[in-house]
Amino acid sequence: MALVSLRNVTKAYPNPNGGDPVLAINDVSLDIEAGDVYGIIGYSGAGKSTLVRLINALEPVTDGSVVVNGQELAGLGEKQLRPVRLGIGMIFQQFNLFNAKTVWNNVAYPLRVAGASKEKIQARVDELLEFVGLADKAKNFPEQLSGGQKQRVGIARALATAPSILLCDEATSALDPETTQEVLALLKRVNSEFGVTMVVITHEMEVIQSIATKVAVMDQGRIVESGDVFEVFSNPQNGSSQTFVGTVVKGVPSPAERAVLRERHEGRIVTLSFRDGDASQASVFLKLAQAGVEFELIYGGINDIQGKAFGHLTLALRASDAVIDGVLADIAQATSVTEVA
Ligand SMILES: Nc1ncnc2c1ncn2[C@@H]1O[C@H](COP(=O)(O)OP(=O)(O)OP(=O)(O)O)[C@@H](O)[C@H]1O
Repeated sequence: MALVSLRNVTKAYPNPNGGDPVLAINDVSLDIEAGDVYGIIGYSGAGKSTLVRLINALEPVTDGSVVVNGQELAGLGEKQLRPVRLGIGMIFQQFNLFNAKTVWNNVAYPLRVAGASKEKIQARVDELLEFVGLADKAKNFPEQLSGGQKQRVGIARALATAPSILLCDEATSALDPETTQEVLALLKRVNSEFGVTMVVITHEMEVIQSIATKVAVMDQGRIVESGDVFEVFSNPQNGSSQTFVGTVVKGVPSPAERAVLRERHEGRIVTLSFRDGDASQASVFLKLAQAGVEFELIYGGINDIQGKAFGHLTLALRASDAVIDGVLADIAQATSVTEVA
């Protein structure tokens, strides 16, 4: 059974301008399995943060069902929700640390609230600060830390009560690219070493590319596409997904780029799309060479997602039309071929 399961969930807010309610979440169904790193991507206003607030029971659904750790959240009172929330950690874009508390006391805070013993708190906080690499900063205050260090404290604090789920809401959006990679590497370890299931809300496709195993693309309160990250990245079906994927994958040249390529290169211009398991690049290049086609790679690249390769390579081909037609027909048996200019 899924660790988090949403069925036909709707969340409506009163419209501040009057009129119809705002449907922040519109008929969303989603299953997050134990061990997943589930990315939720979408533009500002798509409903990502609202989805998180429904999963950690900060707000009730308007309609539908949210089941977390086998428990239906709809209809639970504050007292019954408390243990559910203890099983869910959360980290935020702005870290949300207590500035008047030391790093050590920030991490200890949830354990104190949960009524843990002094010994248990001591052992757990020390262990977590070691895990996030900040044992030497235990007595510092948040303002004495860099953004990346603050987020590592946030991660240690979120893990204090040993939650089975960690919700990450734009957790790296305030960090520079290098620090982002460090924090993402730490989150990967949280998943692999502690077995924590993660829900990663972001508008940055790079984050999904680095750590997610599955992804859902949200647009106007709906999930418009979801699945295995490799599948969605290598063959996005929805327009919104295609735009997101296009920010990290140099794929098929746009009409404007094609015009530039046309001007710069002689011959017929084709885009070959490769996905793990399709024909290898080597076999395609060999076929072109054996047919006597002169070819030049002029656009594109190969990407690696979860150890699987895919990409789009645009080539300029020079030979007689009959020769090119023959070899393209052969190549098209095993991989997708599009003549673009
Ligand atoms: N409390 C509220 N009252 C009214 N409308 C709300 C409320 N919270 C969110 N909304 C609306 O719901 C929609 C989804 O908002 P949400 O914050 O979930 O989007 P998001 O994808 O997280 O955006 P961002 O990336 O900017 O945080 C927006 O149209 C927003 O204006």
